[in-house]
Amino acid sequence: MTEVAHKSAEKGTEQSTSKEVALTISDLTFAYPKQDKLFQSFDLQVHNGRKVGLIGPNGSGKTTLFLLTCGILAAKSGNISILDQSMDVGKFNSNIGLVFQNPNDQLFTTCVRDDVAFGPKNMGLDQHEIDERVHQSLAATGTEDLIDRVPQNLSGGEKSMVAIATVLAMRPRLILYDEPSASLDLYSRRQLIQFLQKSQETILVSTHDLELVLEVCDRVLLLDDGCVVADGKPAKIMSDVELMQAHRLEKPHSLSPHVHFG
Ligand SMILES: Nc1ncnc2c1ncn2[C@@H]1O[C@H](COP(=O)(O)OP(=O)(O)OP(=O)(O)O)[C@@H](O)[C@H]1O
Repeated sequence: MTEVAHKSAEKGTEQSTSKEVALTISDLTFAYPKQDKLFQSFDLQVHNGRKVGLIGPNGSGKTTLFLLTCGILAAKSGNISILDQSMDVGKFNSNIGLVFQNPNDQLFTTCVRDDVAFGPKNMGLDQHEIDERVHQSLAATGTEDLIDRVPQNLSGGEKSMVAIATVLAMRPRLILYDEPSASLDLYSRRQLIQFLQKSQETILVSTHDLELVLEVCDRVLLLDDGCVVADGKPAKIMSDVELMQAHRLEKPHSLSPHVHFG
């Protein structure tokens, strides 16, 4: 591990001048049944407006961290705050949204319009506001033309973008994306990258697509065995071959000296 990465990884905190904190995780401890521990005294802070990549080998705890952050799983101890508000397990919090790895987990009605309207409806919004949010979210993800389609009949790439729209419709300030480019073709992946680059929310993107992290994120966390082992600028962390190999990862090709762009 590089010294810079190691120093900032000690508490999963970041150096930023931004005042507002989007996410604070303090002293989090969690284990699944029959597991010794996955997270132990885990700390993380993410400032407003940041785009943070979450990388790490299989089983390092990325998805679990997202489920804990959203209050889908309950920690054994510790605190999670979203925009300075404590997260209550099992209670809906419109400030945070999770885009699941499999869009089929997010699309369950027979019409795209109803899937995107589902969140705003449950927030108790009036019909005018719901309609406006449905249109805006579909427009933001480039899927307006799909509004009357049956979600189950969409292509994989279309489903992924509509699934993102279902989350955007709730207007969360913090969005967690779990492996959003998995199973997308090159065109759909490019659409997704452009969308993420433009997105206004604070985002955390868990992914094995290291090139996506380089293109989208201004900070990366390397997670292994439930610990942040490196935290910093994506290009700096991911060009550390020794660090990457120690955690079953590879330096992305675009960071090799012989690769030139433009
Ligand atoms: N429901 C569960 N019950 C028991 N153990 C689980 C459960 N879900 C995950 N685990 C275990 O917890 C650890 C972390 O899993 P998690 O899915 O969070 O990792 P990940 O970093 O997202 O992995 P991947 O990159 O493969 O998606 C793994 O050892 C996994 O087997």
